[in-house]
Amino acid sequence: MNVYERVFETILDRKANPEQGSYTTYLFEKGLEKILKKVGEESTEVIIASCKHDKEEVINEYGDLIYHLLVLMAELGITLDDIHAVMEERDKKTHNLKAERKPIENL
Ligand SMILES: N=c1c2ncn([C@@H]3O[C@H](COP(=O)(O)OP(=O)(O)OP(=O)(O)O)[C@@H](O)[C@H]3O)c2ncn1[C@@H]1O[C@H](COP(=O)(O)O)[C@@H](O)[C@H]1O
Repeated sequence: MNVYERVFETILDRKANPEQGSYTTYLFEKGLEKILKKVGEESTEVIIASCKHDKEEVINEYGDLIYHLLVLMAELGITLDDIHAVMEERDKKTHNLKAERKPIENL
């Protein structure tokens, strides 16, 4: 198992078996709205760190974002295999830029 799989397993376990002192348990107890707020917050933090060109901060915020996305997946009953399947499917097709895309200055 890679680290994403291990963390996701822990998240699923927290969902099935709430534990005192667990941040994941706290998120599941708060519910979907709280999880969505955290995903939005962590996405924004990735954007802000990127604007600052602070690579170390971006990497750290990415870690927070990925974790919260995994919690959201667990909340919604989505598995890593579901995401894997969609990425595998998309990987079959490259050169995805649409021919009819408008130039930016015309937007
Ligand atoms: N990867 C993470 C992870 N990344 C970030 N965080 C938590 O996410 C929070 C993000 O910080 P913020 O300042 O945005 O949020 P906060 O002020 O702590 O909390 P809020 O009041 O905003 O909800 C911190 O509390 C971090 O501890 C994580 N908490 C848990 N994990 C993984 O989940 C596993 C289980 O952890 P527990 O559920 O705590 O046992 C761990 O082994 C890790 O693998």
